[in-house]
Amino acid sequence: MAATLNGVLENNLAESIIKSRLLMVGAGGIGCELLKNLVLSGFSNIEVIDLDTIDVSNLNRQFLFRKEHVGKSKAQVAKESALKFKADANIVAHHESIFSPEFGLDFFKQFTLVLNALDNRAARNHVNRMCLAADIPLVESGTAGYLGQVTVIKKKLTECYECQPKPTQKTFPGCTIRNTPSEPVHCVVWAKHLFNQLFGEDDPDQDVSPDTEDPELAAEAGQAALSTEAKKDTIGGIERKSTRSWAMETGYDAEKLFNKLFRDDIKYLLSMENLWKKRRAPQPLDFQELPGKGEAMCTGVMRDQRVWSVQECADIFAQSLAALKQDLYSKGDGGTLVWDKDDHNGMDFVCSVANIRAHIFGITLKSKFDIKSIAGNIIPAIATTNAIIAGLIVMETLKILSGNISKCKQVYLNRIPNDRKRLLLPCALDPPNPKCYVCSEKHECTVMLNTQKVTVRVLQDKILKGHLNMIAPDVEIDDGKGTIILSSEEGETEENYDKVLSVFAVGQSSRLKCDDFLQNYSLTINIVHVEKLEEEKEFEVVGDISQFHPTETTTESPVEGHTNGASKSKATEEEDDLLIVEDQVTPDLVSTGRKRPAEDQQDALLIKRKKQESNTEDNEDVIEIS
Ligand SMILES: Nc1ncnc2c1ncn2[C@@H]1O[C@H](COP(=O)(O)OP(=O)(O)OP(=O)(O)O)[C@@H](O)[C@H]1O
Ligand SMILES: [Zn+2]
Repeated sequence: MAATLNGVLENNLAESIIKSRLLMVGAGGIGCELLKNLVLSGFSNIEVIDLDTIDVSNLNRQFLFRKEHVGKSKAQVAKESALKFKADANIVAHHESIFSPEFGLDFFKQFTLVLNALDNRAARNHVNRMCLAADIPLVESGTAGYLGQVTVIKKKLTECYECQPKPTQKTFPGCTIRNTPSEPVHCVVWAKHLFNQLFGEDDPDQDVSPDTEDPELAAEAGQAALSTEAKKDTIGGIERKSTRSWAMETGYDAEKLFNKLFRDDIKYLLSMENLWKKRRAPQPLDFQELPGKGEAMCTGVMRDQRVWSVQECADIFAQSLAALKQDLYSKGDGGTLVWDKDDHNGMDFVCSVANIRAHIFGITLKSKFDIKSIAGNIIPAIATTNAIIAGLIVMETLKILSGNISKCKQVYLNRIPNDRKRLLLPCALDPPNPKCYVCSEKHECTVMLNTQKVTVRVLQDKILKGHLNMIAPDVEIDDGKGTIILSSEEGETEENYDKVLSVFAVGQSSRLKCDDFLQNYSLTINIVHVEKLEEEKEFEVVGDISQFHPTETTTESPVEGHTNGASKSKATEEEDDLLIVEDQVTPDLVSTGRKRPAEDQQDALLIKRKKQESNTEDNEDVIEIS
């Protein structure tokens, strides 16, 4: 097949294809299509990274995988299947996370370009930053149902993945979740919170008990419920303590837990009379007196497709609770479970709990299948969408390889054809956002040190303050997760002072983003880990340190030509990795946890206004699908 490309592509391009080294991150829906396209287009040197193993649910669209591959490494099987198309291709498979330290800057630098086929923001942020640091072009992509998007990212030339704040994520007020749910999704969120309260990391924002601070309780009615005694001591006669410790004391007894959550807490809610003046009041449930009592449990293939009775939900609640308790105890003291939509017990638990709560509040019950898609925010993956996007990735790749990166486009695949009967909408790539926290021009320096010996205190006092002219530095690891190891805010990171950098996984090729907001001074430190330095030095700053100093404050105006008000494609608004969060925060802040002036965020939002091209001559790669 590849041979047929001879004569189709220009000689130079054909040669570049053979010589190029590609890194493909993710071997799922888009990745499988893409790897097949790449080998069939003649690419020979490809490394594939995917942390996951093959699940049965992948088989309907990830065509490099077959039933017999279930449980095996996606990267490895993708490689083996792709080799069947082109036996002499040199494909290296890594069954690893892209966050793994072995994929540092030096690893990235060996590639001609990087192709993302990922499904989450943290990993995309990470690859974005690594490609910027290594100065390697990145083709970024994503699909959600019928929608898809491909874009090209190149340092100093285009926007990076983080130049614009991502759409805010869907939120629900805490009191709706805890007191007055009215939709299935509210019950699902509550069930996920309950899972975390019982088995996961303790998060005070995920309280599942009745919320006595509900603004609707401000009026005179319901005050009984708010009496100091009720607030302080008991809910329905049960002492108020953390759900987790109470559950542990009962040995995760299903009946006790059920009656606390679905009978006593609901009775307590009922005592907040104000809440029920204009809405249907919830009906408490007793474990021994359930509707559908005595019904056999549904098993077999239809188990997940049909709606369970309340009795079935209670039985499945008890079963999954017992299984999760075992999982938790097997982790030892202090161990926690992480909820995963693909974990059978975790999903059974959330589904049964959500439905019991839905029944109590008179909300429609849902099948496990439906709840899985609500709980995992799953928009069904569509094989053809992935195939179209994978094709577009190759087209953009070819433009980059032929030296025409300026001709690259950001292409949206929409669900409904536009006025010109087009489903694919190419847009010009925007230049970098000068205010982007990730890719804007800033100081960089290299510091050689032993990460197992140098502490955060030494970093702060001797390196940043002593050598690099900072006054009140904040330091964040540029790891895609935005781990902050040093904060200028009092009381935030003092416990880190005496820890060595390696404790925070700072190692060879780590990058530290250092900011001194007092001075409008930012600096990225590239760490080079060395066991020992000459003359027993603790660290060495490479380069001319006189250039590292605060800059004058500048007020930058939005990039011209990007404020025409045309709205962005819907594709960007419907990311596949949406999460339900409690507060309206911009994803940028979610990912970094960093405090930044609010106006920066506002400005960034204003800058981006996609201009859809109307000039047909420029749209040579538009495909019309009516
Ligand atoms: N940090 C990471 N490092 C390496 N691979 C990753 C990382 N994060 C996600 N991936 C991989 O990216 C791929 C994305 O593919 P896709 O969106 O089709 O997801 P999926 O897990 O296969 O399907 P679904 O989520 O619908 O079950 C997955 O195979 C996933 O394992
Ligand atoms: Zn950027």
